[in-house]
Amino acid sequence: MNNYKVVEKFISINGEGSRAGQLAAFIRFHYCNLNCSYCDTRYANDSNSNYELLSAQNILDYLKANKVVNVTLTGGEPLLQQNIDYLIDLLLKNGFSVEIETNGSIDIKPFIKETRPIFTLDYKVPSSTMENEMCLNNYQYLTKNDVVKFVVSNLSDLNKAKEIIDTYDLVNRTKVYFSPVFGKIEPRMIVDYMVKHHLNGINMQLQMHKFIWDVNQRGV
Ligand SMILES: C[S@@+](CC[C@H](N)C(=O)[O-])C[C@H]1O[C@@H](n2cnc3c(N)ncnc32)[C@H](O)[C@@H]1O
Ligand SMILES: Nc1nc2[nH]cc(C(=O)O)c2c(=O)[nH]1
Ligand code: SF4
Ligand SMILES: [Mg+2]
Repeated sequence: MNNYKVVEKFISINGEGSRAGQLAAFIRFHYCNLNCSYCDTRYANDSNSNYELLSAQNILDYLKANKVVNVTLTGGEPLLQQNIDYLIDLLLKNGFSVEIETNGSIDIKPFIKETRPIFTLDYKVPSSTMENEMCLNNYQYLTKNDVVKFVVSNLSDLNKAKEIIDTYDLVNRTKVYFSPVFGKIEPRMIVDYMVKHHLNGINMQLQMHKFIWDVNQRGV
């Protein structure tokens, strides 16, 4: 089995998604196929960025040594790692609660089995400049344990998010989150939008780790 390209691994509280506030281990993988205008982890994406090569067993040992239950696989784009399915299955088999942070451009069908991780799947709105890359087939596989997340910068992004939520009936299928691109939009503007459009069942979320630590701090 191959090694995985790991840019950083750390234990913290999850600052995002349905497990926000809970202790979790983060494994951040190298490389991404997208280049979002707002990406806060460019240091993981560049072809010349530093990473270590870890086997699935190395990662498992790290998680066991740290006595965590929640594991978030992120990046970069975690689903692009060769044989990521092997690692996911190994972690699930060992009792870990696995969350995948994925960018919405990768077909998740191969990962949908009886025992599977939860997905936090972005829909990249217009200001990301990556909207054309979205794999819209993915929504059929989501359940109420998964999340579709819209990271928004402005009113046009919010309008597009609403259109996608309505078209794919996302609130009834899965959890839906709005999150501001950090520093780019007043969070209250998102709340005002939710009030104005009666957006019941949607969660507004701020990236908690950026309030606890410096916004540019890595490994937290
Ligand atoms: C860094 S990405 C890594 C996983 C995957 N590539 C993706 O985009 O979902 C993790 C999450 O951080 C979000 N994110 C990245 N930069 C951000 C920023 N400046 N403000 C708010 N959220 C951001 C992404 O939209 C994504 O939901
Ligand atoms: N504390 C903390 N929570 C997170 N949730 C998702 C993260 C990510 O970068 O994918 C992240 C992160 O980088 N730090
Ligand atoms: S998909 Fe994720 S990691 Fe890739 S550029 Fe966008 S936010 Fe960054
Ligand atoms: Mg994501």
